[in-house]
Amino acid sequence: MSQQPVQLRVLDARIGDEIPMPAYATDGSAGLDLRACLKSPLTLAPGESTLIPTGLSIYIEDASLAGMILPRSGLGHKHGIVLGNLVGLIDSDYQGELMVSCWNRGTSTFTVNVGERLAQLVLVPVVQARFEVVDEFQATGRGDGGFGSTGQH
Ligand SMILES: O=c1ccn([C@H]2C[C@H](O)[C@@H](COP(=O)(O)OP(=O)(O)OP(=O)(O)O)O2)c(=O)[nH]1
Ligand SMILES: [Mg+2]
Repeated sequence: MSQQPVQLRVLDARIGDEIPMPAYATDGSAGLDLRACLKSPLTLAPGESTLIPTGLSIYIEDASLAGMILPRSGLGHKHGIVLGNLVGLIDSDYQGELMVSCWNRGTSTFTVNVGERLAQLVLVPVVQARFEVVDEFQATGRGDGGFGSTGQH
């Protein structure tokens, strides 16, 4: 298991106490659960979305890495609680508080409790592109076919 050191700042004194620090749930976990660092429970009506603080900031620093905030499958599937931005991308130079956009796409009101695990953070490799402007590409079998073009006669 390879591990990457990442600086983390605790922005709320309850983190590490009544609200646990993010931790990998198992040896093979890809994501760390992010918790709602709320003062009190918050209700989300169907269709409503809100930005929820985590009480943490991280500084990834290494531009060959990024953080991705992804929904938790149980919350998303069973309760319709997903991300208002669908996926959150954390830049390696971002130093602000990690925020989770929480969207109730379900049909019933959902209560977000203090410390509830809302989403998960995954560290992913990134390669930045250096564009080389050309007039034409070398031909490929696919060419400009897309959007269901394969398997059509
Ligand atoms: O779910 C998210 C998504 C983003 N961010 C933070 C980290 C990220 O580095 C920064 C900017 O995100 P993004 O580039 O996706 O948003 P933008 O709308 O393009 O804002 P900006 O103009 O600040 O780049 O906001 C979060 O805390 N949570
Ligand atoms: Mg941006």
